[in-house]
Amino acid sequence: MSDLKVLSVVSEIYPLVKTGGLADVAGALPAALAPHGVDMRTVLPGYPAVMAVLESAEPVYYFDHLFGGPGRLLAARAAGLDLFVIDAPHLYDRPGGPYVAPDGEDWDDNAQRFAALGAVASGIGLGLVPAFVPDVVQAHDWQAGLAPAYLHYSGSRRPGTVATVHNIAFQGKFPAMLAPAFGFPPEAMSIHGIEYYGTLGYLKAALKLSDRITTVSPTYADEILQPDGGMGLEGLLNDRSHVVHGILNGLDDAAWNPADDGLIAAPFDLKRIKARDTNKAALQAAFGLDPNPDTLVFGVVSRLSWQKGLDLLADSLGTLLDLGAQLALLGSGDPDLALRFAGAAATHPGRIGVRLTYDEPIAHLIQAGADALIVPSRFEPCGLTQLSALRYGALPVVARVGGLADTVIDVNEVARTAGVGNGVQFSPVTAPALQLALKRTHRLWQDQKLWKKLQRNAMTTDVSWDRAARDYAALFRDLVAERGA
Ligand SMILES: Nc1ncnc2c1ncn2[C@@H]1O[C@H](COP(=O)(O)OP(=O)(O)O[C@H]2O[C@H](CO)[C@@H](O)[C@H](O)[C@H]2O)[C@@H](O)[C@H]1O
Repeated sequence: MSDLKVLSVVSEIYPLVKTGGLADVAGALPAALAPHGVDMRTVLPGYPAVMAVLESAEPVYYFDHLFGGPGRLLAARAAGLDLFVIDAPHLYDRPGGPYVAPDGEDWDDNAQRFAALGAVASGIGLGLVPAFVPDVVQAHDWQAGLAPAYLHYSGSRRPGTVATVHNIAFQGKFPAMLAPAFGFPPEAMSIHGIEYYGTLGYLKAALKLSDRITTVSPTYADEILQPDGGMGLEGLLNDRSHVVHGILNGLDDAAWNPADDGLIAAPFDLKRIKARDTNKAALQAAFGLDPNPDTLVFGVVSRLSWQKGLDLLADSLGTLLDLGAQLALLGSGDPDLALRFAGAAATHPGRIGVRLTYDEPIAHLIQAGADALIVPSRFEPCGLTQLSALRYGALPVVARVGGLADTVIDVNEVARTAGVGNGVQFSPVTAPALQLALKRTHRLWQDQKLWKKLQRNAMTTDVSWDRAARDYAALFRDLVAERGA
């Protein structure tokens, strides 16, 4: 089987630069796909954090004018990843995050910054780097959305294109008047092209003009076809539903392996499950919680945003406290929500502990030490924290949406009899339903024999990339065969 060359186009990649699950997936896919005969390389912007860690970098192309200044394309390696890095200081060399300035506001040239990503990716797709001419270009989320559009309008023989949706809430809408300067022909600015409700729509462009659309769980693939889930794109997606596929994310088992995790207090596996107690004690200490081993400790690792539903948890803290449970919450984002949790921690020291920041080691400690992980998302394309929770034996308590519905088996009566439950689901996504789920989790916890069985089920759930990698490889091959035919 000859190797298939796939160019992954993405705005963040673990472990170089990460704001969320997109980076985790982009970082894990190349290694997961290699055994399936897919040679995946990734093109991304040369932010300072990326430029600083390149282990080797060779210029392979020079741009005189790349959206406002000169730039270079580097073929580079870092952290075991094969990369094409866009070294364009006028676009990317600045402090702050990939999308926002240090003041938390979006960069005002994000249209140019990510049009450049799309344009360069399209260039590679058309043969800019003779040593790597991809058969398929995979564009992740809106930031990469113009790559398939540039390829579509290139008028040249082009590789197959796949748009992968990690979160349809972020659509990348910019002023329509930019399109001509960005090199799009007049006919592109229509409902059949990149125009989206009077704007230049990056995600819309990708969904309209790619050969295939994937999203990160089968249930989310269904949800985005519906008005609530599609967030304005459901009409387009329904027209193209024959090319929409849901492929469930896996977990990077090198980054998340409880038996070999240097970030937790005591590594463990099913045979050494007692060591979890050490992690629980370390977690309680780290969050200033009372050092009581017999208390049910709930954990949260999340961005604080409307999507993640943590306001519902803030509304349910009374229930959690009435149950005698504790909460260790790690989260960053929405300042109002952060304030609410900070207030609760101040009012209930020893019972509620919060870290309102982004902290990888603490995220690992929560997964290793909490008894249960709460994920009350209003929508969740896949969700990775419940996958780590399963692997680390923290029972996931999740809203029955998207990938949460696809990965957690609710411990209902039938699941219990069949011995297959690995967590708790609730629906609808409301505070009262979450409160019932917290109570149900507490009842399960009181039966420690049952709890141990559930923990075993969780830790033996297959959360690996194997299945997904096979599915992506098959999709890429199918697409190449179709285009070659
Ligand atoms: N404060 C904090 N400190 C440290 N680490 C933190 C943290 N907050 C979050 N994280 C980490 O960030 C990642 C979050 O990934 P998720 O997939 O759960 O959500 P996200 O919404 O970012 O991703 C989007 O893309 C992914 C990938 O497809 C989909 O799974 C998901 O549903 C979709 O919303 C996890 O690795 C988690 O451990």
